[in-house]
Amino acid sequence: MNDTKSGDDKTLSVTPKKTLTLKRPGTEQGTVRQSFSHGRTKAVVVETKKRKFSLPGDKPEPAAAPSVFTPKAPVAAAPVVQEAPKAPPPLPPVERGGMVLNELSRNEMEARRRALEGSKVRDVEDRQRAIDEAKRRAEDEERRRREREESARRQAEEEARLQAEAESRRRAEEEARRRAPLAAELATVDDEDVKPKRTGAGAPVRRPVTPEVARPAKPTKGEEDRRRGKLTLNAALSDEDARARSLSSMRRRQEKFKRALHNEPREKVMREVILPETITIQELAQRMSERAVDVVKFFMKQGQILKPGDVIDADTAELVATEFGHTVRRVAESDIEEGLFNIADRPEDLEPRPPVVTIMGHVDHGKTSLLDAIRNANVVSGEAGGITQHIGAYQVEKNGHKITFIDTPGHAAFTAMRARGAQATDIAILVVAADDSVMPQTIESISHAKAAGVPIIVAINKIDKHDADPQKVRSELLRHEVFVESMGGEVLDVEVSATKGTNLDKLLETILLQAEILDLKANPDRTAEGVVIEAQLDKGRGPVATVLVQTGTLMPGDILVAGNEWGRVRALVNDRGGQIKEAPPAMPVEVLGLQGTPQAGDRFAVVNNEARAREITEYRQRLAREKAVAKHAGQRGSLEQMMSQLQTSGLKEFPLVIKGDVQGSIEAISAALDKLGTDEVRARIVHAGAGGITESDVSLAETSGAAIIGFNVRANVQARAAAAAAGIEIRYYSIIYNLVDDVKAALSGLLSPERRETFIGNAEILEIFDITKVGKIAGCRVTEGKVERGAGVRLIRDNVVIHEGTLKTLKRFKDEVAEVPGGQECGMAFQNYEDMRVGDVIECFRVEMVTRTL
Ligand SMILES: Nc1nc2c(ncn2[C@@H]2O[C@H](COP(=O)(O)OP(=O)(O)OP(=O)(O)O)[C@@H](O)[C@H]2O)c(=O)[nH]1
Repeated sequence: MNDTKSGDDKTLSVTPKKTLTLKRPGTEQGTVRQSFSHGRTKAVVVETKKRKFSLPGDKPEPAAAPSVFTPKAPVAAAPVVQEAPKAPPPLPPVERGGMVLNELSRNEMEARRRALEGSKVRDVEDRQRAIDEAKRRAEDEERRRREREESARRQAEEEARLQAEAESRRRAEEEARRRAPLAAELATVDDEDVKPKRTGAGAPVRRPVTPEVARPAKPTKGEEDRRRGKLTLNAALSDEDARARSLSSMRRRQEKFKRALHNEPREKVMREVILPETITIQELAQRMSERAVDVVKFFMKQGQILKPGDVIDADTAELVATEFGHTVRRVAESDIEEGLFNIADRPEDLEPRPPVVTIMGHVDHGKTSLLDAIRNANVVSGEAGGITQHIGAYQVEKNGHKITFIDTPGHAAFTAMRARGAQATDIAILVVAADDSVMPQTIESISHAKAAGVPIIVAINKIDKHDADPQKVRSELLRHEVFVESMGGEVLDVEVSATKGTNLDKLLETILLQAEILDLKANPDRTAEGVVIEAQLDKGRGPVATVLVQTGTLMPGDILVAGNEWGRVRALVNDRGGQIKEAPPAMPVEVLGLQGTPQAGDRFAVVNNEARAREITEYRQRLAREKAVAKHAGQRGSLEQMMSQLQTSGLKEFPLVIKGDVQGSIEAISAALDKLGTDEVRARIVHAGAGGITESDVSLAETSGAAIIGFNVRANVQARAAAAAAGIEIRYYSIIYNLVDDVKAALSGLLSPERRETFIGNAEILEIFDITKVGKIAGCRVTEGKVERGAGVRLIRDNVVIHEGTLKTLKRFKDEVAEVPGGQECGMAFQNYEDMRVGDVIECFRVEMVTRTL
């Protein structure tokens, strides 16, 4: 198919069948010849409709001048305009079906053509002008629009800049306000830390790469605005925080920032760590400038799970501190007690004082008898009262000189006092029965006296007895380095009889002689100091302590600190039960008015006022509590424990809190319980003291998992309630024997039962039968004892135990039997084991678990 288009038939066309007509405006007509097969063709009239184009602002075109140009290409239309006059299109050939001109005269045709062309040119020129005008207007409009946009953008930018400037000014002001006081402070302390870095000061100063690292993240502008607009609780608090930031916090921040800048690791500071007797892990970490978590980790490595709040003893703390590379200085926190004891006296103030004597010796050698005999024969004359009272000590008078006897026989009391740092005794009387001579406790007594540096006087007792052999005593004492005078030594000895009262005076004289040698002196004109001999809770009188004044004079009204307790002396009662106005050195006296019951062996001192008394006792009570807790926790945390943990892991303990009516009974109980202990189990006395059971005892028992034992004392209401709440058992006793028996039973319960094995018999395997579905069965003969079903069996090959287990079957012929006696044959099969061989021996045994007792 091909297209042909006539170019000159645009305005005027004459079709063969139609008359001359003007073409519809906006349409373009042409003919297209279509070719078909077999040489056929067909002319088709094609009318192209022109779209009318108008620009905004254009005047509507008059209908009479329709546009013949396509508006899309006004420029392209121009050549058409140019071409039109000089190249008039040739007349189209007359074809069948094509367009032909009407028959007009040539002149007319020419004139019409010119007229048409002239009008065409004008039309084109007008159109061109209109188009140019429209273009210009559009361009103007476009330029103005651009200008408007540009100015709007500039204005927006300017506004943004101004806003940013205002914002940064505001921030700078705020920062300056915040830093002003700090800068002032730091300027006086350490300007290096605070001053901004100056360049050109010798050392090159690196600019902070990312200053934001050290600064808290600033909120974005939007957030800031929002926050500023609305005051929330958070905002208010955070502002408060910023204001309340401490100087050291700022300094830490500064240092952290510096480190971050220089990429420096934290400098390890070696410190001298001051260690009190007990310390919490947290406190220790602080003193070492370490993190508590690191200390806890250290303990974990040692197999100890401890919390930062846990208390450890000084030994453990020292180990930790040294591990962390610090040095340690151990201090006693007893500075608070400074000046309480051992106030030096001027020599001219000292006056002779009576000796204090303790009687020691083996059981039944007559200590009590001797004390009683001396007491009854030599009461201090001229004193009030007269009814002998056992207050723990008494005084006798001989030749105008007084002698104080401590009325607690035996070395246990003596050592208990020494254990608390009190040395009450000046002279030890070693009682040795002349008929029994030196016995184990005699030797122990000698050791204790020697360790305390106390001179001994040997009282050879029971000389009235027919089998008495004083000389044997003397010579046996030689072996224990006690050289009596008659044997060439310096130790004084007296032969006495307590029951007959023989030589008691001589004994007293010897004591005085020894005292003279010792030249015992004290200053009576000062505040009293001494030691508690016995203390108890008296039903009517409250806490009562028998004290021995060692120096100074004790008077009613004095404020006394004794151990963990204090009190104002309400009354002083002597060993005859009479109230006295003063107690000079070496006088034993009962003190009434204490707030609590101190312990035997506690030292006492008179202080100036109640405040000081309270301060000291509060400190001591706290110390005692901490020690008790540390002792408990320290069972895990103490140095020795940490090292020998594995060795002692098998030991079972029965922790106890013991409260008794008097110190003596508590010590007796403690000693008895101590004796019960074995390598496997033992009673651990967490705390023992005189007095009723209180809430603090319950809490101590709770922390240490202990049971509470009350010996002749009861728990108060609060303690009972606390114990009930904590599920702690309180047991009351009035007989030591019962108490010890119960503890023994409890300890026995802690002993793991013993596995006892009994041999029953042996059987030799003669043949092995492999039975389908049943497995291997050993045909045996019982060679020794018997074999039992259900008993334990061992398979022994060449005297080596191959297998140990139980029997699956025990058959005699075809029957299952309970036992097979010696000499008979039987079939045996092991449970889950089949590797049996001819010649093996099956050993049969019974296992019993036997409960053990102490
Ligand atoms: N013949 C005689 N018997 C005495 C003498 N002294 C004590 N006894 C007797 O010895 C026994 C024990 O006397 P204690 O005074 O109880 O002895 P102890 O050393 O106090 O005994 P413990 O308190 O158990 O350590 C009593 O039966 C006394 O009567 C003495 O000088 N001569």
